[in-house]
Amino acid sequence: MRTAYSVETVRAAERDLMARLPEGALMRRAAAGLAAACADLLGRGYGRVYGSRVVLLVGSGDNGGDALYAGAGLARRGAGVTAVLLTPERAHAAGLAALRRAGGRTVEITDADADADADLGTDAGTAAVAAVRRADLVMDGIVGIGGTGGLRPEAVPLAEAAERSGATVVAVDLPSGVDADTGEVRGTALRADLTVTFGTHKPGLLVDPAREYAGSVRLVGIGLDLPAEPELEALQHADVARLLPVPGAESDKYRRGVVGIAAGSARYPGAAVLAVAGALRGGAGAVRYAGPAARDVIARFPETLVSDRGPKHAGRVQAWVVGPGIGDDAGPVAEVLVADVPVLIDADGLRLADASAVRARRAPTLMTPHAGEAAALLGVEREEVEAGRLAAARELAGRYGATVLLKGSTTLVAGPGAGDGGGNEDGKGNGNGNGTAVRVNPTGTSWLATAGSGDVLSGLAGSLLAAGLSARDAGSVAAYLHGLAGRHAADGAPVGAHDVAEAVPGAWRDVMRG
Ligand SMILES: NC(=O)C1=CN([C@@H]2O[C@H](COP(=O)(O)OP(=O)(O)OC[C@H]3O[C@@H](n4cnc5c(N)ncnc54)[C@H](O)[C@@H]3O)[C@@H](O)[C@H]2O)[C@@H](O)CC1
Ligand SMILES: Nc1ncnc2c1ncn2[C@@H]1O[C@H](COP(=O)(O)OP(=O)(O)O)[C@@H](O)[C@H]1O
Ligand SMILES: [K+]
Repeated sequence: MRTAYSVETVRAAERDLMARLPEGALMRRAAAGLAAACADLLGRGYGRVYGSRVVLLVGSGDNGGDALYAGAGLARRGAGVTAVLLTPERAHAAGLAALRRAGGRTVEITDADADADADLGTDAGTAAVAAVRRADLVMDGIVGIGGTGGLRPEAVPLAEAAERSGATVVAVDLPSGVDADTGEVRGTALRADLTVTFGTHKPGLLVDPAREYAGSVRLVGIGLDLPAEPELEALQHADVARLLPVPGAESDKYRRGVVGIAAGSARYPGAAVLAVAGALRGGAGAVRYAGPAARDVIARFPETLVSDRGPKHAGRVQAWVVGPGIGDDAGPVAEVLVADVPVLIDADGLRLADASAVRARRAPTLMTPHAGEAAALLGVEREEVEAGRLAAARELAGRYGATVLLKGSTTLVAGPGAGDGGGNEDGKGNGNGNGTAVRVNPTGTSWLATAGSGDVLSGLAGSLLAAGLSARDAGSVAAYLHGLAGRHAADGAPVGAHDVAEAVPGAWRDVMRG
């Protein structure tokens, strides 16, 4: 499991550790890891550290201190190091002294440079931008977990020059300008090829849009003692393998779970077929389809138990999926919401579900909106959900007392207690899941942005619910398999949703093999 902790938690853990260590030891530990990562990159890209050109962008806090110490380390190994001090009077004094002792140079950006014009077109500004353009490696120590808002205007031309130069850009702890706790990018932020982060991942490194700015992320341990419950967690193969339902000698189709699918309409029969396609690969022992597309479903999947009457006339199931392609018929949604089994609500079902009926449910509910559907439920613009995915998922989960899987470039799964900062996620004791951490899916690919792939996901997650997984586990395991299946199926070329469904067993095997 990969985990991320909030800034508040990181700060508390750092305070505890610093109290037990000599002055400055923690920063030197972080800087040593940072210098090693940079030396590694220079060795690979440029051939060696000796003679390479390194530029440090240095802000006013300890993030700049990390960069200065790491720069000193590289200078001692023969790199030509130039530190651009964005607030010279507040640059980390001991770090700066260490850099100067090691032979590093500085360029000082003064208020006059910053005020000169937007292009930093003064002597110092021009020298700084020119140094960045010539660099082999640029280290971003402008701001770390102490940052608020986007880059200040004087840092923007330097960040742009770094992005356009051939240099490898390494962010210290976080790319400057992104929000560490939320993954939001409200102004300009620096784009890194690599982020070297200290002690733990921060939520912003795992959630878009900030995640995009971080490039690949390397974690340097500094000995922090962190609490058991993180803010965010990302499943990995071994975690998923432990959660996948595997039949044993005692199993029969009913014990493995029956999943009911209430999806599709005369207008959208394909949604029913795709949801069933996902459900058949999700580990339930049988798939029951109830709705107007029964003939289409049976023609494609003869193993499905079909009925063209509503869900309430269908036989017993252990979980329902309702919504994909049902159009405007609220009947099936109301019927499944009163069932005392887990229910997954997707697509049209999200619009048609009565909020109070969802909140009144005692069995788990898993809602699976994309950003547009989430925005409609929250009464905000889609862009607002995309900019603040974590907040949107938590807000929806809280409002509906449900587990929410917010689809998109980083799919999130938030339980109903995910916003209350502690306690049991499953406030109603209804098996929505254990733990408050929001799950973030690491396997997605943008090739999944293809019509119908969400229907496959809802069938897959519903099947896992029927097999007995909690809403949080079913949602996050389904997103993981679906993302992996998307990657396998696409392999760098466009795919259709049915290809994704067909690739799920391969993804499952891949996970089981470790
Ligand atoms: N506290 C510790 O023990 C450790 C901290 N470490 C480093 O210290 C960092 C945190 O240091 P600080 O608390 O000094 O905070 P930062 O270095 O992140 O930022 C400090 C200052 O930057 C200014 N600032 C805020 N937003 C800005 C923006 N958008 N643009 C420009 N300036 C802005 C503010 O004046 C703020 O006080 C971590 O991210 C990490 O890199 C590491 O050395 C590991 C140990
Ligand atoms: N940019 C993206 N990167 C990764 N995954 C994406 C991206 N855009 C969409 N997806 C995934 O593709 C699927 C699309 O689902 P959805 O929006 O419901 O489409 P549909 O309604 O056509 O089935 C979801 O699993 C979603 O997470
Ligand atoms: K930084």
